[in-house]
Amino acid sequence: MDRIRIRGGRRLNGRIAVGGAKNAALPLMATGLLTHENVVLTNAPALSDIATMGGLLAQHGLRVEHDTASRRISLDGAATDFEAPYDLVRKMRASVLVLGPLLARYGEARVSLPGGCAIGTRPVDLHLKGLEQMGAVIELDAGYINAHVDGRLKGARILFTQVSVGATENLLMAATLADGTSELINAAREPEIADLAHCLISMGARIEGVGTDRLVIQGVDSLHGTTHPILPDRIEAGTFACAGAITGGELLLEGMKLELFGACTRSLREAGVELVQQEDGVLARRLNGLHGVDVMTEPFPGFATDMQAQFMALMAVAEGASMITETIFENRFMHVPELTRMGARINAHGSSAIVRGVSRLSGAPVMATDLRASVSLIIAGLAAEGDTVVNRVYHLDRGYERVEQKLAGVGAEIERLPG
Ligand SMILES: CC(=O)N[C@H]1[C@@H](OP(=O)(O)OP(=O)(O)OC[C@H]2O[C@@H](n3ccc(=O)[nH]c3=O)[C@H](O)[C@@H]2O)O[C@H](CO)[C@@H](O)[C@@H]1O
Ligand SMILES: C=C(OP(=O)(O)O)C(=O)O
Repeated sequence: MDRIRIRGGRRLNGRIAVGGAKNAALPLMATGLLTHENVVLTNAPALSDIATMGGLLAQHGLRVEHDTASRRISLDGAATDFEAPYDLVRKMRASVLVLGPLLARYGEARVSLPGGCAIGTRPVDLHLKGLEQMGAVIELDAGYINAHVDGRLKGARILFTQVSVGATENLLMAATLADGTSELINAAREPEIADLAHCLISMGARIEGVGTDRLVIQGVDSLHGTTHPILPDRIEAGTFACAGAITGGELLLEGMKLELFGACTRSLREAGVELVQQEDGVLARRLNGLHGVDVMTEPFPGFATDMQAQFMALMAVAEGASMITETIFENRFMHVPELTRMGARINAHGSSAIVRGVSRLSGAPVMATDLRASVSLIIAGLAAEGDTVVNRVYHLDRGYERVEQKLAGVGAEIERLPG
C-alpha cells in the first residue's frame, strides 16, 4: 500500500490547479442512465471514485470512456442490468445515486444498501421515502434495495425532513422523467446540485428554482445527450488554501470561484487567510498570524463538513482556541487522535472539539480512515518539524488527483512511497 511522506517547514508559493469536483462528477455520471444518447462530461478529475462509478455504469450496460489526458468522460447506450452490487456500493456511497435514474428510466433497480462508513451511519431513508411518494414499490431484502414501478414514476410534492445532498440528487434525477410535476422542498443547495440541475436542463429537463431550497421539476418523456463541464472542486481548493496558509504561503487556486466556498470564506478570513477572486482563480494568502475561529458544519452555504478536518489542522497551530462542531456526521473526528500524535492539543467530546493552538507540531507516522481526515494530516505535516508519513493513501486517491505532485509543484517536500 502506498504511503506519502512529507518533510515539513517549506513555504508554499505559486499556482496550483483545481480539478473538477468529485462530488459533482459522481452524480453527473449517473445522468448517463437517464438517456441512451451520449453524455460527455468535461473537466473530469482522474480519481479512483470516478473509476469506481465508471465501473458500476459499465456493469449496468453503458459504454463508459474516461480519457484522462483530455479530462473527458463519455457515457453512451442503454442499461441492460439494473443491479448495483454490494462490492461497488460499499467502496463508494455515491453508487446509490443510480437508484433514482434506473427507476425513472427502466422502472426497476436493485441497489445494495450502502450501510455506514467510517464517518457515520449514513442512512438513505429519505431517498427511499421520496421514491415511494413517487409511486415506487420498495422492499429491503438481504442488504439490497429492490425497487420497481409500474409504468412511470409520478410527480410528487416531497418535503425533506432533513437537508440531504444525496436524496436531493437522487430525487431530482428521478423527477426529470416522472409523469407530472414534482416539488422538492427543503432541498440541499450545494453548488454540486446546481451543477447537476444545469446538466439535466441541457439534456432537456424542465427544472425551476435551481440554487434554492425549492426545486420544481416538470417531468418530460425523454432526455437527450449533452456535453457538460464539471464545476471546480471547492473542497480541493479549500484544502489547498489551508495547506498554503499553514505554511505562511500564498497560492493561486487556479479555476476556483470564490462564491463556491460559502461560509468557508468567512472562516478562513477570520483565521487570517486573505481570499481574493482574480481572473484565473482565487488567491489565498496568509496575512500575519493565524487566529483561532469557531466553526460549525452545516449544509451549504454553511461551513462544509468536507472542510472540517483540514480547518482543524490549520487551527492546531493558530493563536488561541477554536471550537469545531460537526453537525452532519456523528463520527467525523478520526483525525483528532492522529493530529494529537503530531503534538496538537485537541479535546473532542461528542460533536465538538476544542483546539488549543500550539507553536509547533512534530512529524510522525499517521493513519486515517477517511478521505478528508487523511488530507488534514498532510496539511499538518507541511507545518510540522521533521517527517510525517501518511498511511492508507487509497483514501486520498478517492478524492485528490496527484495531490503529492500538485503540492510539490508549489514547493512542498512531499513524495509518494510506493507500497
Ligand atoms: C448536508 C451535507 O453537508 N451533506 C454532506 C454529505 O452528503 P451525503 O449526500 O453523503 O449525505 P446527506 O447530505 O444525505 O446527509 C446529511 C444528513 O442527513 C442524514 N440523512 C441523509 C439521508 C437520509 O436518507 N437520511 C438521513 O438521515 C445524514 O445522516 C446526515 O446527517 O456528505 C458528503 C460527503 O462528505 C458531503 O459532500 C455533503 O456536503
Ligand atoms: C466523504 C466524502 O465522500 P463520500 O460521500 O463519497 O464518502 C467526501 O467527499 O468528503
